[in-house]
Order: sequence, then structure tokens, then C-alpha cells
Amino acid sequence: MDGPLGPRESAEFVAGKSRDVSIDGGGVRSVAELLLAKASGPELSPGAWKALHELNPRAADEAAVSWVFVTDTLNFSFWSEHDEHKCLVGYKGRTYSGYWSLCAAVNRALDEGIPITSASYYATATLDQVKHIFRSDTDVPMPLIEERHRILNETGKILLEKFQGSFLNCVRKSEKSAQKLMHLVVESFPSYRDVTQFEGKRISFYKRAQILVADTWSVLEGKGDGCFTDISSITMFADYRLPQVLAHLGALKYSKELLEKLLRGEMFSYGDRQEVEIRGCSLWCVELIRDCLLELIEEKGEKNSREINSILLDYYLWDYARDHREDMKGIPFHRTRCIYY
Ligand SMILES: Nc1nc2c(c(CN[C@H]3C=C[C@H](O)[C@@H]3O)cn2[C@@H]2O[C@H](COP(=O)(O)O)[C@@H](O)[C@H]2O)c(=O)[nH]1
Repeated sequence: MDGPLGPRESAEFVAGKSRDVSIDGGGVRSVAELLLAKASGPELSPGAWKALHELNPRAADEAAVSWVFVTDTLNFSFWSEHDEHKCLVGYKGRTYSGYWSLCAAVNRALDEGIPITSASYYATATLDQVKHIFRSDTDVPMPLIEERHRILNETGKILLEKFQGSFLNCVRKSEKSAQKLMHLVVESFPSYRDVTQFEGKRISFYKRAQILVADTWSVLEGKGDGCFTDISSITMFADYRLPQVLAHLGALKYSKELLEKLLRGEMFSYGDRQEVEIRGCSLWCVELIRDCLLELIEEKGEKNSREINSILLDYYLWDYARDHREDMKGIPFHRTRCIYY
């Protein structure tokens, strides 16, 4: 049986048949114009990954790649029932929530001498050890901690069996192709298989596999093993934050019925029609924003415009969502509990 449609094709297919989510052309243009002002700035550059985020590794070595692999293996489902009551991790004088609480916990463990980035450790770590590593400073634990434990054991065992315990070996097998690495990750590690059905077709968003390729590219600073020739083929990462910020910026519109469900905080199951429409239309929306931005840069005749790809747009919009949490309070995000995003 042939594989599912790739993320970009899946998104275009979903957007073409979507009923409750639509892409607003005017909103796409206004987001492209917002990004145009940043196009030659520091935020929309590969260096921002390290420069703007103190928890990310400074180095570009094997240990840094192992850090990326373990964090992206666990990079899912941080939202809490009540935003004022959530998992928090204090690290080096700062308190972190959401995705950053994961990174803070990983760095705290390493400082405590726990080799959490080593496959030989996490392949056999116990549930209690994992609960200790990802412990919260509040009485709200990190969501899906049992699943995280299971995935760590599963992924660590496979990394030891197939890649001598080093994700850098997996990267090197991709021969500097982002697409090859994405597919090698999905084929090798079951928890990365972000695949579902829509209108009778098998589709994929591969959110964690794509962000893993992107973060590997970022941590290696686009050089050496991280010099992927086709990095621009990677799309945005279909999580639960990007739809929220795209709706906030007017590029994504929800039907009245869907908006009411979202505002009621109703749960969606992974693979529900409306959940797929939200993720697929968000992904396609960022592709259209990128196309529009490249046209605006062309029109402006900017010579020194560096490579703008969907990864950098995604990182920027994700950070924007973080920085505008208050303004976005009225725009709900969709609540799905799953290991894929
Ligand atoms: N589309 C997209 N989704 C991303 C990321 C990141 C962090 N990655 C990069 C960002 C900075 C670092 O440099 C990393 O490279 C996490 N997420 C997702 O968001 C959700 C968590 O959100 P909150 O509950 O607010 O922490 C969850 O689904 C998580 O999987 C990204 O960049 N893009």
C-alpha cells in the first residue's frame, strides 16, 4: 500500500474541501505585510533559534543534536484545562510553562547529572524516574506523563537498535535531504506517525517529524550534517498554537458552529473532521503567506533578502503567539489530547 499524501499535499487537499475552516485572502496578505517588516531582521533568521531562546543548546555538536531529538520526541500536548492552573518548571531563576517547561526540565535533569538525552538512559528509564525528571513546581503534572514514559522507552530502544544510540547517525543516513530524514524518522519511530484519514484519503501532517528536521537544521546552524539541500520543502508545524495565532491575525476563519465549540472548550479527538480542517487549513495558510511574502519581497526589489522558508515563518508566528498571549485570550485554541502535537 502506497504511503499517505505528504504534509503539503495533505494541507492543500484539506483546504480545498474544508467546511468549517477557511483561509482569508486579506488576512493572508496582512500577515505577509507584518512579516515583510521583519524579513531582513534578526527574528526571521536561522540564528534566532539560539539567539532568542536561552534554553536551546548553544553548541552545534552531537550532544546538541541528541538534546533536540529527545525534546522533539516529547514535544506535544502541553495545554492545561485551566490556563491559570498549569504545569510550571523553575530553572535558573525563571519559570517556564508549556513547551518551554519541557526544555527547562531537560536542562534541569542534565544539571542534576541525569543523562536524559542519552538513549541508553531513556530506553530503560522507569516511570518514577520520568515523573521526577518532568516534575512540576505546581500540583499540575506535565500532561500525558505515562505516554511520555512509554515513548521514551520505545524511542530509546529503537535508536540503540537501528542507529547505535545516536540520532546524528540517523541524520547522516539522510544524505543532507530534509525529506529523506523526515521519512526515515517516521518509518523508524512509531510515535512520529502523525497520519490520519480525510474524505477517504490517507493524509499526513508529520508535525513532530518536521519540527525535528527543522530543529536539527537550526541547532547545526544549517552547516555540515545540517546543511539540508531541500530544507525549504519542510512546511509549518500543525500544532494547536499556530491556528490560534492565524485566527487572531485574521488569516484563518472558523464557522459559527466551530467557533462556539472552541469557545466552550470542547475536546476534539485526533483525526476528527474539524480537527483535521483546523490543522490542514493552518498549514496551507502559512504556505500562502510565504508565497505572498516572497512576492512582496520581489516587488520591493530587496537584494539582501535571505532565504525565507515556512520554518522561519512558523518559528516567528509561534514566538508571536507566546508574546501576545494576553491579546489572544479571546481566540480559543482547539483541545486535543494526543502524542502528535
Ligand atoms: N508550530 C509550532 N509548534 C510548536 C513550536 C514549538 C517550539 N519549537 C520551537 C520554538 C522555539 C524553539 O526554538 C523551538 O525550535 C512547540 N510547538 C508546539 O506548540 C504547542 C505548545 O505551545 P505552548 O502550550 O504555548 O507551549 C505544542 O503543540 C508544541 O508541540 C514551534 O516552533 N512551532
